[in-house]
Parts: sequence; C-alpha cells; structure tokens
Amino acid sequence: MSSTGPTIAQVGEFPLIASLVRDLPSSPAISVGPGDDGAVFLVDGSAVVSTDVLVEGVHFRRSWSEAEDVGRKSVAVNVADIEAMGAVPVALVVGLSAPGDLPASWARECMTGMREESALAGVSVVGGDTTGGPVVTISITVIGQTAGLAPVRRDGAVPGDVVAIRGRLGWAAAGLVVLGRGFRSPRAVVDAQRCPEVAYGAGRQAALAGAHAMIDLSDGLVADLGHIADASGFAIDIDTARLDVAEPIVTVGMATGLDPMLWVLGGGEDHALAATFAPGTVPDDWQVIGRVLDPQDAPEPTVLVDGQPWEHPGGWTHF
Ligand SMILES: Nc1ncnc2c1ncn2[C@@H]1O[C@H](COP(=O)(O)OP(=O)(O)O)[C@@H](O)[C@H]1O
Ligand SMILES: Cc1ncc(C[n+]2csc(CCOP(=O)(O)OP(=O)(O)O)c2C)c(N)n1
Ligand SMILES: [Mg+2]
Repeated sequence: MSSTGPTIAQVGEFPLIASLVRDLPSSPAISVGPGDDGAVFLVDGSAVVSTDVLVEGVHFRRSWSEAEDVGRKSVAVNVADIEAMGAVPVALVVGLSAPGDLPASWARECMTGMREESALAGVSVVGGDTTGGPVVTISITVIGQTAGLAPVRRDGAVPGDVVAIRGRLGWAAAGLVVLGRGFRSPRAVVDAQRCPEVAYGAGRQAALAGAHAMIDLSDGLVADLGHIADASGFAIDIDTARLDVAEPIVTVGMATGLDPMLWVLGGGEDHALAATFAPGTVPDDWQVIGRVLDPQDAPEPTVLVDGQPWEHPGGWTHF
C-alpha cells in the first residue's frame, strides 16, 4: 500500500509529472511523446478515438485496489473500446486529477500499472495532464488506427447472425459484491473487479473475420447487447445454456445467496467483447451465445433471454 512518503502537494506539479513520464516506452510511430505541448504520431488509416473517465468512489476505491490495479484498469477499459471497433490501439493520453494529500508513491504506482497494461495492449502513453481535484479521477483518451479495415460499428447486426463473446462474464460483478461486503476472496473475482482481463487483439481478430457489429461489455451483457439491438434495429436472443457460470462466481453465489446468472447477464466491468457474425464465420476462441432474430419473429429491437424479456435491472447506469 502506498500510504507513506511525500504527498503530491509536497513533491509539486512539475517534479511529479517528471517522475510520472520518466522512461516511458515509445514506438517508431511516435515522433513526439510527453514533454511538449502536444504529442505527434503516425496512424495507419483513419484514427479511432475513445475516452472513459474513472472516478474514485464510483469506479474504484483506494481501500479496495492497489494504485497499480487502478492504473491498469484505466488503460484496459479504454483500450477495450478501440478493440470493440476492430481497430488497433496506438497511443493514449492520461488526465489525472487528485487531492494534494495523495501520496506521490500512489500516483507513481498508478502510472506503473498504466505502463504495464499499455505494454500488454500494445499501446504507448504519449501525454496527459495533471491537476488538483477533490478525488482521484483518471480520464484516458485512447487513439487507434483502422489499418486497412472498416470500423466495426454497433449498427451492423442482421437477422440470422450469431452472437458470440470473447472474455469472461460476471466475474467483476461478483468481485464487487465480495469487496462491498468487506471480503477479499475468492481472489479471482476480486482481481477481476480490480482490473479486467481484456483479450487484446480479439477485436481485430473479429474484424478480420468480418464481424458485422461489435461492442465491449462495460455495463452488462443484456444492457450492452441492447445497444447493438437498438442501433441495428433487430432483436437478439441470448441462450443461457451456452453461458459459462464459472466456479468462482458460483462460490460467491452460494456464500451470498445471490443468483450468479444475474451477474453473468447483468454485471458489467469484465470488458469481454460481444460481436455478431454470419453463421460459420465465428473466429476461434469466440463463444456463440445467441442469435439475431428475424423481425417477423420479434418486431422490436430488444434483448431476449431464452426467448423471454429479461425482467431484472438492466445493467449499470450512473444516474
Ligand atoms: N459527455 C459526452 N460528450 C460527447 N459524447 C459522449 C459523452 N458521453 C458519452 N458520449 C458518447 O456516447 C456514446 C456512449 O457512451 P458510453 O455508454 O460511455 O460508451 P462506452 O460504453 O463505449 O464507453 C459513445 O459514443 C460516447 O463517445
Ligand atoms: C467503488 C465502486 N462502486 C461501484 C462500481 C461498479 N461500477 C462502477 S462503473 C460501472 C459500469 C462501467 O462504468 P462506465 O463508466 O459506465 O463505463 P462505460 O460504459 O462508459 O465504458 C460499474 C459496474 C465499482 N467498480 N466501484
Ligand atoms: Mg464510456
């Protein structure tokens, strides 16, 4: 735990920034990294940009996660959006706000986590901004490149498509319940809440396989497939018999008396990818979990679970 040593106020803005950006890895595409008024880098094809904000108390707690976990999570959730466009992540910029009494070691360890996850994701930190603020807030903007492929949008699903996912479901939500009750195990679900395991490269794999529509699952399977259904104008049916209910979340379900299937269908923050494909084109390692319905069978663009409307709270919303 980073609870000792000088605070960021004691270190001061510019020495803090210098310590955060020291020795950041670069890549041949990046000609100007941190330290100037802007970063300069090449992209292959159109640029794809996405941003997500993580706020202390809303997306993480410093008492639940190490600084390194928070740094890794902030990169992972952002890169997942570039993956979900079928693009290749290239660079990211980091907005960091924090109270002056934050230990400087926390900020540095958070940056270490960002560097580690960036290395996994194949992306480089090229700049950012550091300010004071009431709680730790991390706003990352990630830039990707289309590199010869059309972006895979949310609106391309057509009747007859199969729906497939790559990644885990329900783990982070089970971890949230465990942490919320003051426990730290099962470790696997707690770790999943602290930082998702994004299948880097899987979005590109789906795009190369000709995926029709894609999204990353931040708010919950039913809720996020609902965005594909709405944008595409067709209903989606999830076949629960095809969903894995993994052993650690079964354990949490038994310990809490809660139904793990509610986390699988409704829990967010695992950032699995969900995509629709023409039958027979689903890439290796993707798991078919449902299909896009014909409007004659289901006229409204909605998400059904085993052919029925889903009667539970519809995923995470902020307000
Ligand atoms: N404050 C905002 N200003 C402009 N666009 C926004 C804002 N908030 C969200 N959006 C856009 O709305 C869409 C949905 O946002 P969100 O649900 O956060 O997507 P995701 O789950 O991919 O992060 C995205 O295209 C995002 O860029
Ligand atoms: C302290 C804490 N409380 C609650 C949650 C649960 N939670 C916060 S945000 C969120 C959903 C995803 O976040 P959002 O900002 O909506 O991401 P986006 O859809 O924009 O990618 C969930 C399940 C958490 N991770 N940590
Ligand atoms: Mg977002």
